[in-house]
Amino acid sequence: MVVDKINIASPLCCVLPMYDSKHSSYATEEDSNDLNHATKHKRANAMLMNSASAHDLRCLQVEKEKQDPESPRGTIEACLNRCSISSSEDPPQNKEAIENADADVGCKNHRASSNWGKFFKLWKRRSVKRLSSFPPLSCAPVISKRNKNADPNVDDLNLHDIYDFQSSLHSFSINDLEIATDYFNPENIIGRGGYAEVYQGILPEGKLIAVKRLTKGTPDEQTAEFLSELGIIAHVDHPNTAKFIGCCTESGMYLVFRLSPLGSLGTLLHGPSKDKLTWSRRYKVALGTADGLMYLHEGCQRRIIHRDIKADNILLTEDFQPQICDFGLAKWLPKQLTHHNVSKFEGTFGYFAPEYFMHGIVDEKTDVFSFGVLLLELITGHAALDESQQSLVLWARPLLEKKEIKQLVDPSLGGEYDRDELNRLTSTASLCIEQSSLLRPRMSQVVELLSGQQGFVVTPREEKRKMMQRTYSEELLDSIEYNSTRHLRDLDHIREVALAS
Ligand SMILES: Nc1ncnc2c1ncn2[C@@H]1O[C@H](COP(=O)(O)OP(=O)(O)OP(=O)(O)O)[C@@H](O)[C@H]1O
Repeated sequence: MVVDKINIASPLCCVLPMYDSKHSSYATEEDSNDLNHATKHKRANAMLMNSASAHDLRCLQVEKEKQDPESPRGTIEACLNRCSISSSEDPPQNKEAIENADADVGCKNHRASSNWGKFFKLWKRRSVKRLSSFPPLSCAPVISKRNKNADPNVDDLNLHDIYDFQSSLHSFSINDLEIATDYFNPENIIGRGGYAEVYQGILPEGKLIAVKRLTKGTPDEQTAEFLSELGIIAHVDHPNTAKFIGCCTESGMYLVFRLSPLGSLGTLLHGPSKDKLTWSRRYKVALGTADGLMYLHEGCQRRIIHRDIKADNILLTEDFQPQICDFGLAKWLPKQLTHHNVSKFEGTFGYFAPEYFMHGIVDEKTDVFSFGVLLLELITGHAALDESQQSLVLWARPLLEKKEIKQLVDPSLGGEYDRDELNRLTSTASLCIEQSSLLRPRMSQVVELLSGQQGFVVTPREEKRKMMQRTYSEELLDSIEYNSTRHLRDLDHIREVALAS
């Protein structure tokens, strides 16, 4: 479909220099690998001043990414190429070209690759399926009487693709989504973020969905945000990541996910249904989230840094299986890059690692810090920042150091917890929130620590240091040992920025 292609292709080339689009920071992103560490931050600032050269660099980077079939941009480009080839009349001599374009997608994640292919094909032949009926599910969203007139006999080929979420992505029409959500009835809103409203809905065959409708910003910004998240989630496939079903670009930008019936961990932990979060469920959430994050960091084709790990971005299935969602800020780091630099702070206060705030450094260890804050939330039941903007990390750290664990535990648990599991969670949390990223474990080590397989918690600091592989942020911070005064000053600074923004 020509309109779709224009919508997608143009921001790819002009509006969105990188798939990391929630940020306007791309013009200052520091991707050069051979730069001296000490000059990197200065260089980023200099690039800010010189937008022309930054733009040139980004253009070069964009071109490079387009050639790289494993990058989100490369994948989209390949699919778009394939679409333009196949949208012509597909004469026999073009068949080979189509096959080559298929191969060019080159994503080693087979499912993702075929999903993209299917997605773009479906996008071109938009489904106009109307819903036929709504099963009387107790948890079903509000459905308008307008749906009564839906024709049960109307069908088209594309409907079959909806039936199997596991193996296909679907291009929804706006009509599909309107009917599923009762015309975006406000009663069906189940979540609001900084960028989107999320509606619950139901598909004709009874599948419950969550429709993320991008609401913030200009159409170009929404397209950029949409492509950013799409470029990552379409490649992600793990039991502990949100299940992406498809999307819609008609009358706005929409991402469609399988509904997580319990909503987010944040809503549960800091809402009236907190009692549902028994200790064993909290422990399960900690383990599952660690697994999901390990997969993003170490199990994907490239390292994915989520950049916004927090309780509100952990969805829960009916059996309390956690699923990491909201990949709008996520960064897909090429292998050769030790880290990524940003100059605009995005994410959530209370979860920022010090090196991110101080130097704009993004790598796996910044996610590990946020995960440590999440563990503290699970243990204590406190929010990362309370109403008076007090930091959970600052409150909990002295108690962790003095091993006053009982004082940390959420009183609403009524003393019902497993001592060993609690010890594992607290000792892992204190490692994850180390000021120096060097002392934080990698997610694979976190998984071992949480499940009681690794014993390095008890080894001396120097030993731990040797056991962990260094990243750029580790090297930098190794030379800047934060003391508590410095840390407090940082936090004051963070607060100032937060209040000013
Ligand atoms: N699949 C889902 N099932 C159930 N609830 C969901 C689902 N996806 C999102 N939500 C709810 O909607 C909220 C907002 O979603 P999301 O974090 O994706 O939006 P956002 O605008 O990108 O948020 P942020 O401001 O954190 O960037 C979540 O915290 C959650 O409560």
